[in-house]
Amino acid sequence: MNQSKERRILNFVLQNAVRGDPCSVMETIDKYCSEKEWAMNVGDVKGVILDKTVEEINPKVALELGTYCGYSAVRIARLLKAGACLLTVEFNPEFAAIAKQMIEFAGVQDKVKLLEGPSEVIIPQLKKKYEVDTLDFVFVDHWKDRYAPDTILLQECSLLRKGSVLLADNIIFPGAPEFVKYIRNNPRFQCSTYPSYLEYMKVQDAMEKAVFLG
Ligand SMILES: Nc1ncnc2c1ncn2CCCCCNC(=O)c1cc(-c2ccc(F)cc2)cc(O)c1O
Ligand SMILES: [Mg+2]
Repeated sequence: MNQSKERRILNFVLQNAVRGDPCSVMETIDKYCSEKEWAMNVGDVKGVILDKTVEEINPKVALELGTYCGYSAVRIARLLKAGACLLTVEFNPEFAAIAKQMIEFAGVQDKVKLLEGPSEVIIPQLKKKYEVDTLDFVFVDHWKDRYAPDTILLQECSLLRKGSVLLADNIIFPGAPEFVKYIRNNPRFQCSTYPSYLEYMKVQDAMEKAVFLG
């Protein structure tokens, strides 16, 4: 049975990146995905917007929806201070297995908790099962039609507090129109848009930052 693209990406990292060096892992994934096979990592261009947002917030507890190969988990975790953690949710077991190895190779496993399952199941478990009080930062990068319902679910589960920041990927391409409509018309969120480009492509994309006002 031939290898998956995600397995090829992981193998390229294992053979070419420096173990324990998150930047080396990110650069190696970006090199493979821009030169050999496109993949849906947030990438090096939108990745800078993600970096700046994480550095501005300096979250103690961060959540990521949509782990994929672990690129953005490594990207976020490398910026987390001692004692801070990232919970990342992946629905696809094959992707989760790849991401686990990617996160460990990068050496950020002590800051990352990979949760396997659909976001709609995991989110309601965060308080009791995963001992989360509230979330300081949420990177939204999973199925685009789940962005809005999961933002509502986060509120229903009292996981957001005044100042919690959501950053959503792909609001132009593939697009998340229901989310954009929901969040920009919601007085409980202060929104700003960051125009950028789809990972590894000369295609317009953007990220939406939404601060929960409580
Ligand atoms: N309910 C749940 N809970 C957790 N994970 C869950 C889930 N439900 C699903 N998943 C697992 C996530 C599925 C992948 C989500 N990301 C994407 O779909 C995505 C696609 C593109 C893309 C761009 C141009 C193209 F031509 C084609 C694709 C780019 C991106 O940056 C992307 O993030
Ligand atoms: Mg994305």
